[in-house]
Amino acid sequence: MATGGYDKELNAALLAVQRATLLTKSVFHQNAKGTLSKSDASPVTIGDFGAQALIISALQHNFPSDEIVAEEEAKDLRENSQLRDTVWELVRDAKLSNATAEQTLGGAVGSADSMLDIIDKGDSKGGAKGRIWTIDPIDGTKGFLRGGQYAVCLALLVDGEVKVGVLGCPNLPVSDSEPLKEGIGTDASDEEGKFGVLFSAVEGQGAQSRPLSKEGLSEGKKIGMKPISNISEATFCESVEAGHSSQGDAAAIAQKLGITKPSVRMDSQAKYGSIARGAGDLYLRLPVRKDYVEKIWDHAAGDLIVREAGGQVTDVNGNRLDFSLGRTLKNNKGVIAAPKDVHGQVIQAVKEVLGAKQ
Ligand SMILES: Nc1ncnc2c1ncn2[C@@H]1O[C@H](COP(=O)(O)OS(=O)(=O)O)[C@@H](OP(=O)(O)O)[C@H]1O
Ligand SMILES: [Mg+2]
Ligand SMILES: [Mg+2]
Ligand SMILES: [Mg+2]
Repeated sequence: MATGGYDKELNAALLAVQRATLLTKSVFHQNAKGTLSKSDASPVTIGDFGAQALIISALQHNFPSDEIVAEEEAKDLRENSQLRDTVWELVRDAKLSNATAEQTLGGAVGSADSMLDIIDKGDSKGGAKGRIWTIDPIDGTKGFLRGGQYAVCLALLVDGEVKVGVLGCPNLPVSDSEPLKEGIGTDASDEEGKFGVLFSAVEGQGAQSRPLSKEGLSEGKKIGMKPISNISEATFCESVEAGHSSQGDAAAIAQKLGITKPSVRMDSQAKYGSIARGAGDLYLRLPVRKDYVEKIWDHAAGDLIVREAGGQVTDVNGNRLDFSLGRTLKNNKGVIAAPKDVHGQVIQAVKEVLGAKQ
């Protein structure tokens, strides 16, 4: 691993995401996933709560004075003791089999009540100053429920800039060279060595992938975006949910760029990981609802991983994502991620298509 800054942060973040990702996989194989509907009608499961508890516990052990912005809160568990106990059983039993790795994470969470307090430690307002971790315990909860792609996401912001990013993608292929295709990994197969990958990046140190493991950390390999000589040959990915990204606009942009291959639709930040490893080329997330504000935990890790793999990530106006404004990306609309040398060309097409609609 390259020396420089953030070695301890990267190691703890990789192990924490690995342990949490394995917890979510065990929930997937249970019939009862404790699915609740949140106030915005989006789902949350015992897997989301459990993964958030495990990651925050590891962060508090290693970096007790850092702040945390996480997606979930413990309110629903405080109001439903049966649900709380189900999450607690999962969290209590989640362990990596490598003792040194478990020690790095500070071992097990102490009790059901301390677990609730730990989950609620993710309530920082975020901002432009200091060290702030951001967590999406399951990104793409709908994908998780249907056995498709999802990601366990963790990033460290220092003074509003992403310094470390980790994504756990249990249903993506281990191999970086497997081309992106519709339905990849959707059988949620447990076949040893075939599926399950951790992506990571540290600012200035490049991006890596490594197989997800039940032990300590597997060895990482450098990843990079695929060079594209002709943009018309690009493969692009976008959200599964039509309400999250305008697929009509994406099709019009693709047509402008001469792209004929159909898009690959997948849930979660697995899209960022997939293009960073060269399995696909572009990620287009085009705003559908004018009032929707993106959340920092949905993009921080993926933004750094793609940029460290040789890509550029901006909003639809070509502005870098601004993580310094609190829990949301209130100054940005949509996301366009592409290899650096074609990003300008993609933005040009985006502006022409979206501009024509105003
Ligand atoms: N209206 C709207 N527009 C844009 N984004 C929204 C919207 N509503 C929700 N969300 C967030 O989308 C997160 C999942 O993004 P995906 O790209 O994976 O979408 S999809 O799952 O493919 O549909 C999802 O993250 P999770 O809640 O972690 O699953 C949401 O935070
Ligand atoms: Mg959610
Ligand atoms: Mg999310
Ligand atoms: Mg989530």
